[in-house]
Amino acid sequence: MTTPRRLLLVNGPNLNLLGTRQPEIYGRETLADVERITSDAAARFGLEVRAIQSNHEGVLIDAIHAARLDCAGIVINAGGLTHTSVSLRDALASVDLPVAEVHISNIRERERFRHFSYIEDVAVVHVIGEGVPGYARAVERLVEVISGRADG
Ligand SMILES: O=C(O)[C@@H]1C=C(O)[C@@H](O)[C@H](O)C1
Repeated sequence: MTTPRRLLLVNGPNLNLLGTRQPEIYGRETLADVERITSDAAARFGLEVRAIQSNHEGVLIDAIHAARLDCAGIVINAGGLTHTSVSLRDALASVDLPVAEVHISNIRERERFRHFSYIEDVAVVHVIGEGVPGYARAVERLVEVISGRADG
């Protein structure tokens, strides 16, 4: 079976406000910039990106479930759900896909409640605190993982 030539990009709650939301923390790039940067990085490896952003946990979970049918991996910034959602973590663990966890800010240097990630142990790539360019870094590292799996 050939590996699908597609990644799922998931952005969680409040990331639709990128560009105006606390620019001192998240920068001035918009969600559209994030999706373009991610798509451009994936295209360098012949991959397309299906991008979803939602403020609703169940919508994100449904997209993750669907990705098991036609995606090779998942790049996710779960926003605040990173720190709260067992259900989102379980969805990622339920699909046999490599996951790259992205956070624009350095969550480990922010409020204590942001230091814990429910996603950390189900992701194989972690890009934290590298700003919006971190999404491209996550694609590059996830492709290495996907290639390794494909090579067996
Ligand atoms: O840095 C980020 O991209 C993450 C984005 C959010 O929306 C926060 O809730 C997280 O705590 C951090």
